[in-house]
Amino acid sequence: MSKEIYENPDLKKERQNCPFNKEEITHLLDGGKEKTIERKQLENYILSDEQLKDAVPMEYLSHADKYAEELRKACLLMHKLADSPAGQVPTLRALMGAGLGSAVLKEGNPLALHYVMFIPALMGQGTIDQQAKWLEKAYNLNMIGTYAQTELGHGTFLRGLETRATYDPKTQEFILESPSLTAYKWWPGSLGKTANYAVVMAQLYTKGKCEGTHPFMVQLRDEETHEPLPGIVNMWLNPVCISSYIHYGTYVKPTNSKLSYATMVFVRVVVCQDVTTNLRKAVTIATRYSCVRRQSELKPGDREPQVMDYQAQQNKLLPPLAATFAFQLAADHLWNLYHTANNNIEQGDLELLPDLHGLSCALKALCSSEAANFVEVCRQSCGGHGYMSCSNFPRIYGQVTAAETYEGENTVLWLQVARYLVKTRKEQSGGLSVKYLIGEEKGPKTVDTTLEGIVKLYRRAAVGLVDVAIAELDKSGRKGEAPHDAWNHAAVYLIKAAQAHARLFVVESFVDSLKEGKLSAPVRTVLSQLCELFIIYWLLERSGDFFLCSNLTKQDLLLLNSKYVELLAAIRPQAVNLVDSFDLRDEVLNSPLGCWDGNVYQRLFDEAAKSPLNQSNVHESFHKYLKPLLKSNL
Ligand SMILES: CCCCCCCC/C=C\CCCCCCCCC/C=C/C(=O)SCCNC(=O)CCNC(=O)[C@H](O)C(C)(C)COP(=O)(O)OP(=O)(O)OC[C@H]1O[C@@H](n2cnc3c(N)ncnc32)[C@H](O)[C@@H]1OP(=O)(O)O
Ligand SMILES: Cc1cc2nc3c(=O)[nH]c(=O)nc-3n(C[C@H](O)[C@H](O)[C@H](O)COP(=O)(O)OP(=O)(O)OC[C@H]3O[C@@H](n4cnc5c(N)ncnc54)[C@H](O)[C@@H]3O)c2cc1C
Repeated sequence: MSKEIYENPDLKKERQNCPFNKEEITHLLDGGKEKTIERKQLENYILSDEQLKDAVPMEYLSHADKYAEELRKACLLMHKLADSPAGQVPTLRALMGAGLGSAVLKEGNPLALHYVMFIPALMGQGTIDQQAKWLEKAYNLNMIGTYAQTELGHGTFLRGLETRATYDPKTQEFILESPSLTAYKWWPGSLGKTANYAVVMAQLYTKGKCEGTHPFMVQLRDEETHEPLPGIVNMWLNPVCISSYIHYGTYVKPTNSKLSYATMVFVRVVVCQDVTTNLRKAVTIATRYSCVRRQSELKPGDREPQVMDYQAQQNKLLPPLAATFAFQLAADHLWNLYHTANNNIEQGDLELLPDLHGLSCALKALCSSEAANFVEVCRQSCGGHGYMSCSNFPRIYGQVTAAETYEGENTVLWLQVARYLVKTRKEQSGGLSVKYLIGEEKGPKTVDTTLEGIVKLYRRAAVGLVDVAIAELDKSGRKGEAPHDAWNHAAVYLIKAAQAHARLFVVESFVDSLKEGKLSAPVRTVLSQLCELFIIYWLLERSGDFFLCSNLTKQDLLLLNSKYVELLAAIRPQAVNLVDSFDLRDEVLNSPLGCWDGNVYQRLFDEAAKSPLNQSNVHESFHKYLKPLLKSNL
């Protein structure tokens, strides 16, 4: 007789009479039905492999054992990729997109940098000959690379990097050196124990002149023994300059000095997708748990309610639920822009590079910071059980907060966006993602609280805040301040303007996608509710920006607040159906709180039982330390 599959009765009830086709949303998020089929095949292919499962929870292993265990699985994963019926690269791309990597490699992926930065650096900056020499070797894993840019003393200010690459015309070689302690490469993933090659960013010196930072291919370790090559600690010999700026000893300037920063742009684009995948996991865990958890008393004398029935809980979880759709659609738009810009750059057309840089900085900073805040709210919404390591919130939070710093610390990226916006506004030049700065809303500044009316408010805020920042810069200039001082003293306004620009892009992506998308009526209804909820939520959170730049009144805000709480109530019944549409398997969620069947308490109990401390009633330390203390009559 088939074993009855347990399903928590509350979750079961949540899933009854779903008014929309969940698979339609799954296909939308995957990029089509075929992509969903591909993803599910990949998940089965990988998650069914017993050797990729952890014998014991990773949190109970030593640092060295964690590294060894993750490396074992990563290497096994590579064999599976190589043997994958879909082919290595498509499978790898699918793996990166589905958040599967962290489902298997929970403590970090020793080979991630090889794929996410080392290979993209070769592809984006290597010459044809260099790609012919190294790309196949890299894809075949006959070499493991990393991307070594950040130093102990510098991570943000690339022009301040100290590692030097001096070209010797006699030997036609580059001598790489770390001239000081602060020049030591620090932070690069895999550099410590895994990689045997690195793309190293160094200041290129030739004929006594510094030509700025350039990428160099450096072998770090012997390919057989894995021993560091002689002098590798602070003097690196025989690197090869990636890209082709030295012709017969003469430096040839690249068409754009920032092309060497292209790898960072690529990763910023990837990070937007990655933090969105992590946010989807957190929202799924918190939503399902909030429908299983019953606590306190809503109506005196009634049964304890599902905590999701508290408006306060809906206010915590439904905006991040809406954000997962908003960020996914924006990340898709950015990915398309990246491909267009990259194809043009390969043809020598750099026109879209500033737009791509501006937008990738804006979305990486916005999606990572918002996702980090939302993941923390999801954790808090699960009370004490959300604090447990096995909830998976600590790991998810660690992954999204890292993204606020790596690949460009967010504040620094916001200022990059502001630099681009001020320049564009002043030049009134066309610019892909600042189209609205040119086509700003004319006509009366009256507010209408329809969806279109709210988008117009976002547009006014984005344009208005750039103008406020420019007015601050001009005011400082009139006081005789030097441009760099004026810029520094306007930083608060500049960052607000950059953030308003990023929010407008996300809002317009969401609204436009619903207009263009071929959606069934029920799916369009629920996604439109999420869209309206999200853009009102952000407006209410940042109402100061809108007051500054439009005729928004207190009455308008009260009306928007009422609309917001109405939308919370309207979406509440579909919360579980919406997270079910993400189609995240339990192994990917990796959390007893978020499991599909809602059997939370038994799974929490089973997880606790795995602790080494729970393998005996009295731990040996009692006899060593506690018992003597108890006897000591202090
Ligand atoms: C088992 C195996 C399975 C494998 C599967 C893989 C598993 C992985 C799964 C999923 C994917 C995981 C998700 C992603 C993980 C990523 C891990 C990443 C790890 C982290 C790596 C790093 O952190 S690398 C180091 C990053 N460092 C930075 O970003 C440094 C930030 N600083 C800067 O960028 C610059 O210093 C800064 C731009 C801030 C200032 O530079 P500066 O030279 O001073 O420029 P400035 O004077 O301000 O402007 C001059 C001019 O240049 C333009 N510009 C600047 N930067 C760029 C650029 N990047 N592109 C284009 N243009 C640029 C700027 O706009 C100015 O233009 P003008 O205004 O003068 O016209
Ligand atoms: C998990 C993780 C993985 C990483 N992996 C890699 C890797 O694989 N390869 C690699 O090369 N690097 C890597 N890094 C390093 C990362 O790229 C840097 O930490 C990042 O670029 C920030 O630089 P920083 O550490 O120098 O911070 P700093 O820039 O020193 O930041 C300190 C403070 O100074 C502020 N600040 C700095 N400049 C300005 C400015 N111009 N205006 C206003 N405020 C400013 C910042 O906003 C911040 O508040 C990784 C980092 C992390 C956390």
